[in-house]
Amino acid sequence: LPKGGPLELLSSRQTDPNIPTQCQSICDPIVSLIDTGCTPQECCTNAFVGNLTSCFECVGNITQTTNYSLPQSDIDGLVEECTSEGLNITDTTLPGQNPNRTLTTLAPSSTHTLTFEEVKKHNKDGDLWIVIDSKVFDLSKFADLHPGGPNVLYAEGVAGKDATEAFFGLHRHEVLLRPQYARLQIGVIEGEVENVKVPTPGSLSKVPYAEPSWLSEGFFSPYYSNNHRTFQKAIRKFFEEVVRPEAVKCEENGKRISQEVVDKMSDLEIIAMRLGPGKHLRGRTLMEGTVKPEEFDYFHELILNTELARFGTRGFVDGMLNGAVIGLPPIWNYGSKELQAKVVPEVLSGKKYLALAISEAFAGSDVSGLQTTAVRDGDHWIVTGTKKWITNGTFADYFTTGCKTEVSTNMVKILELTLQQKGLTVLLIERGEGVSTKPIKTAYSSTAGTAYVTFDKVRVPVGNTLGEIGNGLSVILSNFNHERWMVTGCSVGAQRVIVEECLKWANQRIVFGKPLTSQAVIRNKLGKMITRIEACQNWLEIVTHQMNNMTYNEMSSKMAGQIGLLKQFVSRCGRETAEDATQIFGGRALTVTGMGKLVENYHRTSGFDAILAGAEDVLGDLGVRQAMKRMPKDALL
Ligand code: HEM
Repeated sequence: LPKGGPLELLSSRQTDPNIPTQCQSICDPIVSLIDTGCTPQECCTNAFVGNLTSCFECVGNITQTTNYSLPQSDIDGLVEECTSEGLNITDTTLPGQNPNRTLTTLAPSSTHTLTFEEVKKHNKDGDLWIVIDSKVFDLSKFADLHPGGPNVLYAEGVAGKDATEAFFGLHRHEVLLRPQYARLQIGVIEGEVENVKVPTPGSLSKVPYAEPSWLSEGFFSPYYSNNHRTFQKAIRKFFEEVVRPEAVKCEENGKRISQEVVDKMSDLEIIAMRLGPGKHLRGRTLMEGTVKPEEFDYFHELILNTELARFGTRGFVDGMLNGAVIGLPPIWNYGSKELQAKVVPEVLSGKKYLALAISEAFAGSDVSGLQTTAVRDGDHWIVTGTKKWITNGTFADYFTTGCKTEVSTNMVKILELTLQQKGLTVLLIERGEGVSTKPIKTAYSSTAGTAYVTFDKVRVPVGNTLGEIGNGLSVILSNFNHERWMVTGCSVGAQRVIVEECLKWANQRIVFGKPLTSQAVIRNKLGKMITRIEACQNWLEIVTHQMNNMTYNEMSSKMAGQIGLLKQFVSRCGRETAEDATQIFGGRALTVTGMGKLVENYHRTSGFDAILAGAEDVLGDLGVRQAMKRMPKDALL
């Protein structure tokens, strides 16, 4: 969109042969209108031939807002033009928001009151009204475009009637909120009010077990303070308003998170907070001052992790710069001062992206089997090898890379190395000559940026070595605790949403004339799901409490086993819940859109939690092996 918005596009139309591309950007927000019969092409043409109001007419009673950088005089003209065409368009720009003004067109007649007597007269082809949750919709033109076909709308009990129950048996409430459908509303039934309300951003669900008990009315927790509550509210609001639309879009189109959203996250220091409590937070204003850096603890971070996983967009969860969360700690724990001073601010401000590049086609959980090799050549390492499954790799600027290091015997003498010549070493590799990445198609969205990375004789300054040469294994292992704990937090957040979805669906779905919850087999599944999420949450919270009270080193030595077992338990529970949820939703859980879309996404992607950051079985085994190490010698029966 040109700087001056649609009007500038309009005035430049005669001279610019490249109109279709520009049209696309003007019409992007309304592409989804295709199914109401208004094609983006038409919108473009309308805008193109000067009939700007027609273009707005296509948008109809859009409830989303559109930003245009227009001078006030143009805004006034536009509002006047639209109003004279019978469109209710308002300038809802907040003071201080100039020059990006926000125009919102509103439903002109959604408050008209009508009676059932009036509605029932409109029950035929070409003249069709129906009522959903007290709102009257004119579907006369839409019926032929209805994705479920026109016939179902003309059926008895639907055409000219209150079709609320039928509607909610087949659609999510959000369908009615999409601008292209919301504009079909022509009024409300006299004396009735809507039952299903749009939750205000940041609000808590009232569905039992849809929130952890510390957020449920009338329940208590020893772990969370008022500050955690304020923080949770602010985070949920921000995520719902800013991140959710981006998450849904990226999960579908597979594109990486936009710089605009990254910038907004970094303004609030969300990228820095995702790396946990610590000195990297000093001097930063977290969430506009909601929490002081010295107050920020692992429970704040847990809140971030559970909240960001609530959108049913698992690929996006990893695409939301998880590479930095897992790849940056080795730099500030083991990198040189110079390296830290350069890289840490770039990554925390969201200006540069980082990926952790450990796993290979040759080695996954068996990190010691890595084949990527770094050979010492004077002040450089020459790195050659490949890495697989690298989250955020497609767009990363830096790679925190595990390498097998080879140092000649001569070099060992020169460098006075006391370590083995061969070992693992972690290097920070910058994208440049010899580094190439290609996307790997996985079961989840490519918005995660999962990549196959090739290093072809890449020259890496020795100053980019993280930790001691040959001591890479401890660099990698010390990083794992936090990463695994983070994955469990995200899994718990996502699982809880699935529990809520199932409780709602089982309650509203009518089969054989009764709600699904009247079936004992369904109640049994719900009971197990609730038990699992509560068990996961409670174990996760006590582990988080330990982390809050331990030093980093204590955590490394005492918690690795328990976090391994916790992650195994949480990811296994998640997959069982995914299975149960699929049974409860039936065929709806098999389609990417529609009623069961969150269950579909979770069922398809919950396996990632069982593999990423350490395979489930390997972690369970780690937990037992760590316990065995601590067995007292006199522990005999
Ligand atoms: C304002 C009114 C309505 C709108 C805007 C609307 C819109 C939609 C949309 C967008 C879909 C695609 C699936 C989805 O995104 O969830 C759909 C599917 C469907 N709709 Fe409607 N619909 C409306 C009313 C109704 C009513 C009253 C019925 C009554 C029986 C109905 C029956 C269906 C059926 C059977 C499907 C296919 C469901 C499936 O594939 O599982 N729709 N509708």
